[in-house]
Parts: sequence; C-alpha cells; structure tokens
Amino acid sequence: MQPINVHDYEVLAQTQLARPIWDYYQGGSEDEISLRTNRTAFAQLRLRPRVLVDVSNSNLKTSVLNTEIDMPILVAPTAAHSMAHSDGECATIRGADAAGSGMIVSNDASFSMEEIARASQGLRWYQLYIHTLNEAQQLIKRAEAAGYQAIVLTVDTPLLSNRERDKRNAMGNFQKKYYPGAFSGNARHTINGSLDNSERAAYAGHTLTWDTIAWMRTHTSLPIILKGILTAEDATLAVQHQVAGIVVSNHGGRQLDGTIAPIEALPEIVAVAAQHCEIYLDGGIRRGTDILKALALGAQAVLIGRPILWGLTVQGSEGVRHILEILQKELQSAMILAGCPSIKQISRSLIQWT
Ligand SMILES: Cc1cc2nc3c(=O)[nH]c(=O)nc-3n(C[C@H](O)[C@H](O)[C@H](O)COP(=O)(O)O)c2cc1C
Ligand SMILES: CCCCCCC(=O)C(=O)O
Repeated sequence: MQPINVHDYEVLAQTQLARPIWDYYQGGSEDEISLRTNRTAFAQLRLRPRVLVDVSNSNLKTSVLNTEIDMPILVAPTAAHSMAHSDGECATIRGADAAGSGMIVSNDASFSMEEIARASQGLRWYQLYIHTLNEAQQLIKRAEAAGYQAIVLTVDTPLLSNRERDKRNAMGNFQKKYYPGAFSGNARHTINGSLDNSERAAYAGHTLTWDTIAWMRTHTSLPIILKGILTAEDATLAVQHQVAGIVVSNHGGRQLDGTIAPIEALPEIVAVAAQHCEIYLDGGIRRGTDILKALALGAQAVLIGRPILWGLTVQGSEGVRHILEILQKELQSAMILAGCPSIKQISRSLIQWT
C-alpha cells in the first residue's frame, strides 16, 4: 500500500513493530479515556467556511519564537526512536528539516542531543525532564552548547502513569533486553522509573514546583516553554513566571486519564495567556482540518507525536518528511476551502461548538 494519509502510516507501522513497542507508542494510561477524547473532541468542532475569497496566494509559513518555519507544525518530543528505526532521532530530525518544520527532542531520546543536533541545521528545542537539579543543570548546559534554541520543560509527569499495556507486555524487560539504550541517549536514569514498574518511583520529580521555573532561569537565558498545561489557572501562573510558551497538552492521553482534551482547554488558556506568550497544542492531531481548528482557537503551532513515529517506522527520515508534508498539504487545502489564504486570516469565527 502506498500511504496517502496519516492513517495509512498507522496501519503500516503496526505490521512492522513488535507488539510491546507498538503498544508503548500507541497506548495511553489506564482506560485510555483521554487518548480517545483527544480525537473525539476534534470531531465535535464544526467549521464555518467562508466563500468567494481570493485564495490564489495560499501561504502556510509562520514563525515560532521568532524562527521562521514552512508550516505551523512541529515534531513533538517522543522517547526512544531507535525502537522505530536504527537511525532514531537523527533520522527524525532530518525528516523534520527536509519538510521545513522543526523538532522538540525528548529528554529520553535514543541518541545524544549532540548527535541529533549534528544531523540538522533547523529548528530544535530540547525537552527536559527534571530528575535532579544537578542533572538538569548539566543537560541545560549541553543543550545550549549544542545550539538548541529553547528548553521545553514537561510538567505533567511527576510520576509515570499506570500504563497497563506496558505492564501486560513486560515492556521494561523487553526494552532492556532488545533495546538497552533506547531511552538513555542523554540522561542516565538514576531513579527506579521503568516502563512497567508497578512502583513507578517519582519519574520526573515529585518535588518540582513553580519555584523550579525561577531556578531554571538562573541557569539559562534560553526561552522556557512549559508542556502539559490544561487550565487557565496554570496558564496564568506560567505567564506570571514569564515563560516564552505553553504547550496545551495531556501528553497524548498517556498521563492522567479522564482529562479534558487539549483542544477543549485551548480557549480558556488563550484567553489568559495569548497576549503574553506563544501557545502551542498537541494531542490527537491526524488531519489538516484538526490543525485548522487548533489555529482558529488561537494556537500558534501544533505538535505531532505518534504519526511521526509511524512515519519513522515505515520509511525512516523520508517517512517523517512525508507525514509532515501530508499534514501540510491537508492544512493548505482546508485553509483554501475555508476561505483563509494565510495563517493570519484564520480566526475564531471559523469554529462552531456542537
Ligand atoms: C511513545 C511516546 C513517547 C513520548 N515521550 C515523551 C517524552 O519523552 N517527553 C514528553 O514531554 N512527551 C512525550 N510524549 C508525549 C508527546 O510529546 C505528545 O504530547 C503526544 O504524543 C501528542 O499526542 P499525539 O501522539 O496524539 O500526537 C510521548 C508520546 C508518545 C506517544
Ligand atoms: C523510563 C523512561 C520513561 C520515558 C518516558 C517518556 C514519556 O514521556 C512517555 O510518555 O512515554
């Protein structure tokens, strides 16, 4: 099958991955309610297209934190790409670069942040999990030296959630046996965190608080973005702590189960934070029309998680590039059909809640 959309890549990737890896990539937490809600929430938004608009000069270019990109689409941080392809994140970032997008490199990447940086000239941000302040300080220094342009601190993971697919597959043992370095390109995990460890020691810090943002600022002049915010209350605190950006996210339905979908949370967050920092969104984006809805509700750009892993599995860097270009083309066609030739012309009046 020649894949023509993101769903085709999903089907092909499943045939190529061992069950424990597929389930780790694909799964959510507990009953996977958040995972499903992320998709159904998009379907509940209806578009209100305008007609007889000159759309002959359609243009998807935009910028994030003053860096120009060809599309308002970035690669979300996802761990352990060597389980999808032997070139891991180096292939992923090459694909992102070739498409004119950019990548947020996971703290738990298979390759080191320096190796990944060498594979790309384009936009790269470093996603940080703080296990200890000492380790975090070193990771931030390395990210600066390797030319990363922002630090994305993930704040929705004080522990790794209960992921029952991973437990049933004994994913921790499988990974350690067949892909021993898959999660440790950068950080050496000094904690007991394991993908199927029922004790699940504090993964990324039970002790992180808003003071941690002030601490980070004393160690870097790079812009700080918080990933994993779902409420106006926390967005207001983020603004008070002068972050450069917020990623509205429920971690792709992989952390607290039963949350609101990011697309449902977006309007209240935009209302309090859009004047002060950039707002991005991820979770469940599979079509250009999903991206159009997120932009209409105030996102500056969206992040794509699992579909990138499917592209990487099926065709390495070419697959990543193709996934991004499919979404770019779908977004362009949706914008033209909705009467929006450029990103600036996309507005909230496009959306009707059902
Ligand atoms: C396999 C996998 C690994 C992930 N690893 C990380 C990670 O290391 N750091 C992080 O902040 N988010 C991680 N995420 C969450 C993604 O950044 C993103 O929030 C989510 O995948 C978006 O949803 P989507 O997959 O529906 O696009 C991971 C997601 C998946 C599916
Ligand atoms: C023991 C390594 C855990 C890596 C966690 C990566 C992640 O955020 C995920 O959702 O999975």
